[in-house]
Amino acid sequence: MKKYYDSASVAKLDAGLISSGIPSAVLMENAGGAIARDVLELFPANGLPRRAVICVGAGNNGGDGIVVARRLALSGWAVTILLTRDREALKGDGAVFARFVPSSVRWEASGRLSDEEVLRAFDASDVVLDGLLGTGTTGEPRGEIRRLIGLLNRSAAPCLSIDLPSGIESGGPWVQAAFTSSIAAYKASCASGSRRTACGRVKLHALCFGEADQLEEPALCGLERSDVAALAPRCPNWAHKGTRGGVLIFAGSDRYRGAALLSARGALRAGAGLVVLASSSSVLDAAAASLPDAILERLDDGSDAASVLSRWKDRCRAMIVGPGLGRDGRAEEVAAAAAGFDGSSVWDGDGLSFLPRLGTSSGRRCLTPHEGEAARLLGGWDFESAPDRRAEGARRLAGLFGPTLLKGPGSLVAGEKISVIEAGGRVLAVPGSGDVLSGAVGAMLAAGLDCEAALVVAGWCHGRAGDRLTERLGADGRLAQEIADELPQCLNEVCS
Ligand SMILES: NC(=O)C1=CN([C@@H]2O[C@H](COP(=O)(O)OP(=O)(O)OC[C@H]3O[C@@H](n4cnc5c(N)ncnc54)[C@H](OP(=O)(O)O)[C@@H]3O)[C@@H](O)[C@H]2O)[C@H](O)CC1
Ligand SMILES: [K+]
Repeated sequence: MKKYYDSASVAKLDAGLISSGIPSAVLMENAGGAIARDVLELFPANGLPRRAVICVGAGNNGGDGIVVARRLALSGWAVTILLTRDREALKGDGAVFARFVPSSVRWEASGRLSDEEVLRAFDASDVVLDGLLGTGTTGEPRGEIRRLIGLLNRSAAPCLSIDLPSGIESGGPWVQAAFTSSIAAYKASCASGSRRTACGRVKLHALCFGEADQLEEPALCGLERSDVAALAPRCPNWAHKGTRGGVLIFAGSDRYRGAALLSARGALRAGAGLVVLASSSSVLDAAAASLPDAILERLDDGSDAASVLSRWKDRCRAMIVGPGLGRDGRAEEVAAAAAGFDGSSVWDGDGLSFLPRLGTSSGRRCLTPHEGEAARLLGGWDFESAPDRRAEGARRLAGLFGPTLLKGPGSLVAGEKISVIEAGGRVLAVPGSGDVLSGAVGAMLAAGLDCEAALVVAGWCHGRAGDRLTERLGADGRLAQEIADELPQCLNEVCS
């Protein structure tokens, strides 16, 4: 498990270390030293002259930057410290360390420079360090700090954020960093959603000596392969189709045919022993050609959803409701019938829109919304104004409707616990990708996992499929069916 903490717990840890007798300047020197080593490693001199601009705000995050300035200058770098206030206004440990900065370092007050002058200085650097705001951020970035965040994001020079990208703790704007040197703990603000990509490559450094064990409960846990392997289904070699379990899928409509096919393909590729696809004729005609492995049940020629359900409920432990289903009267009838299923179910896409009318969960229902769907289920929800809004939204959905996988960069699984799926990336942002995921969740439920475990294993394998495709073929232009077809190898990584 990779543990992510909120800034308040990290600030409390800092304060605790200081009150237990470790001088705050020692902590700052340790932090700045580790960050300087990151810079020297990322940009080895190799006989080249190296340049850095270090943006320094009013707090200790800027103080770390001043330590880095000294260390880089002593390693032969040409360094400019760009202050958001006058040098005389520096306070605390930052003011102390300012006295030890070699005379080769140039000091500039950003307020005296035009946007063009700041950008010229940034663009002439090998790296720009962001020491504007850290864990002491309150509210949206203001004044000079806000201006410099905008300019950092316009510059072509790579940015290394000190501790965390400035502004990320707020509703924005925030720095888009290429690298982040994180101090004491991974920050929950960088774990999920649009902020996830803001950190670039993250390196974690201890502040003094393994102080992380003094931190309280993490705000979020990042799922690693071993965590997923502990939950993944075990399928013995003597298994028959019934051992693997069956999945009944209510999905697809005349307009959205592919969603049903991709969901079924996801279920088959994730190891379901039986897949029954119940849909309209136009969907099943397409399925007949491309999905010989699935059993097809027509829903539009006198056979209603309730009778399909009663025909298959004994052989299908799991049900998928919603991908491409539509929201018309026929879809509503399907959803109402599906609500009577007493096995495990995953609700996705159009199926989600019926959940508020279907009453409370039997405890074996889970859902896989993206942010738009989640916001509608919550009667409007703002996911952006603070970094914890995604986790809070996912928790609320789990309380209202059942364990929830909230899709997006750093998908969250909320149930008894809340976890982040580390695997994946933009390769998954293609049409039908979520349909494949619903199929994989269905297969995990059919294999006998509980809802939260099914979301974790299927979500991780889906993300891992994206990673494997990216490594082999690149992150753009992949098809959802390729994600599905990659699932067996991903399951192999956690099930063997
Ligand atoms: N000793 C330690 O605690 C260590 C901390 N480390 C590093 O320090 C930061 C946390 O430092 P802190 O000083 O608590 O916070 P910041 O650096 O984030 O700065 C807070 C000041 O910035 C101003 N501020 C706050 N919010 C905004 C905003 N939205 N817009 C503009 N300015 C803002 C404010 O100053 P004022 O004078 O304007 O009130 C705050 O006081 C941590 O992230 C680490 O990098 C080290 O790791 C060592 C140990
Ligand atoms: K920062």
